[in-house]
Amino acid sequence: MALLQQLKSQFVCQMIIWYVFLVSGLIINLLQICTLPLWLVSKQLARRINIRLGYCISSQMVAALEWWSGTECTLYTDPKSYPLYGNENAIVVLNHSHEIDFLCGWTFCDRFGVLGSSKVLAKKELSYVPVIGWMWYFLEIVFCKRKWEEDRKTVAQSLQNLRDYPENYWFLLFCEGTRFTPKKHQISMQVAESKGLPKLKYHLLPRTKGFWITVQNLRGTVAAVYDSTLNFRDNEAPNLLGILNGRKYHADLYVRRIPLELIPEDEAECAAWLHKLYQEKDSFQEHYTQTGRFPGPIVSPPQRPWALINWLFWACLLLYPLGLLLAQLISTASIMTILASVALCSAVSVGVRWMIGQTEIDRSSSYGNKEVSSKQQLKTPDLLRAASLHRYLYASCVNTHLAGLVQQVQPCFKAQCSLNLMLYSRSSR
Ligand SMILES: CC/C=C\C/C=C\C/C=C\C/C=C\C/C=C\C/C=C\CCC(=O)SCCNC(=O)CCNC(=O)[C@H](O)C(C)(C)COP(=O)(O)OP(=O)(O)OC[C@H]1O[C@@H](n2cnc3c(N)ncnc32)[C@H](O)[C@@H]1OP(=O)(O)O
Ligand SMILES: CCCCCCCC/C=C\CCCCCCCC(=O)OC[C@@H](O)COP(=O)(O)O
Repeated sequence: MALLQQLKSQFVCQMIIWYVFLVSGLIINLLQICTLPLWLVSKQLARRINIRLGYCISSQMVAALEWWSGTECTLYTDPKSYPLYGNENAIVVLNHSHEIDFLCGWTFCDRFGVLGSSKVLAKKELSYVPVIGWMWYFLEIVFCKRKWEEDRKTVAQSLQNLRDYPENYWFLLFCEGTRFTPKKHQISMQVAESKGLPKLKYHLLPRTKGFWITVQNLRGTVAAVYDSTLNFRDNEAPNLLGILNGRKYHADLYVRRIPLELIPEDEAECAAWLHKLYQEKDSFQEHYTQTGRFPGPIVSPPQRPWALINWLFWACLLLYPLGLLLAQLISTASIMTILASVALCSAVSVGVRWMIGQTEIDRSSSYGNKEVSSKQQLKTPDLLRAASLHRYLYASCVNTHLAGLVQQVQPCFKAQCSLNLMLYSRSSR
């Protein structure tokens, strides 16, 4: 066992995994380009082909997690909801604190048969990542710049395109918008305080616009929101390099199925609903910290062999030509070919390091890192600020179960907020 573990961390094993992933990925990206003319003839057929091509790439990472590192993924959920998973379209809301959270998400997608078709609201920067980012373009992944003024149109349009998607999919939303760091947490809690919202211990304050626009544009085609909370046992801090080194982690995922009809249509009410959801998620994390488990029964889906079979197929296909190439290089070794090979390998390893960097929290973006000064808050036009204040006062009321009452007095409450705020803004200029 220890020998096998040692073998997994050997450089040559890592090289083989990377070689298979990169070369097969680029071949699949090329095949995806070849499907472009088909989009004009039969869009649905092109989509179905791309789902399968996409599976060939993403399932390799699932294979690394499940079969190489042996990571255990446990699902806590209501057994009544379980049969619906994979058999309907859903919006998945997931916390964003771990470097491999997306990969655990992919594992569950694979187990429920929606890995090739799964979607995410992803930051635009990820579309430039070779293999994965390029694959996403063909899978109609929704990209955002995290600048609402630019995103509101493009994101809505991309979501509308998914309305006639031919296979079941899960649409993943990291509503926190960025990965958890202590600094981002501190700043987002300042924002929460300024908006009169309760503080969260384990989450950043969720950004509500992406959730609202997703629910609004997918209503009628998506059946439910899967509120998902992920954690790792024994304070493990898993990362991609650990997985590639064959290190085993223990992921626990708690999923609640919430029918889409229960989510308010109005933007302010929807935002308040999401804030309340994150307060509940925070309490589940607290429960996990105290007891080492999530509430409810464990109903884990079985592991499937397809990810491993796919990897073995590509390995067989690509390792033989690599062997031939190496043999030829050694037998006809000239100084030029050796130098060229070393230069190529160095360039590839820099690229690989950059790709791994995309998953590392230490290299996380500065989004959510900047203090929001009170001056900046006052720059917002009066009416916008008034609407925003109203929204969050409303959110607090929903959280204290006063929603019904507020709804009745809403018009008068809104006007009062606007007036108060205008007076406040003018007096502070
Ligand atoms: C059964 C099993 C179930 C489940 C299995 C689990 C999962 C599997 C499912 C699917 C898998 C599929 C794919 C996964 C594969 C890979 C995924 C990998 C990665 C991609 C992830 C990302 O890229 S995350 C980053 C991009 N995504 C998002 O940002 C989404 C959330 N963001 C939003 O919704 C934003 O609103 C926005 C992006 C739409 C717009 O952002 P913008 O910043 O422009 O506007 P905001 O309105 O958000 O911000 C302004 C308001 O925010 C206030 N503010 C200011 N500072 C802060 C702060 N620090 N924190 C919080 N709020 C802040 C500010 O005051 C403004 O307030 P207003 O009152 O004006 O609203
Ligand atoms: C056989 C397996 C081979 C394994 C090789 C795998 C190589 C994969 C390399 C790169 C994968 C790129 C996919 C990256 C997905 C990263 C998800 C992520 O977490 O994005 C962060 C984003 O939410 C928020 O960003 P910030 O926190 O604001 O910054």
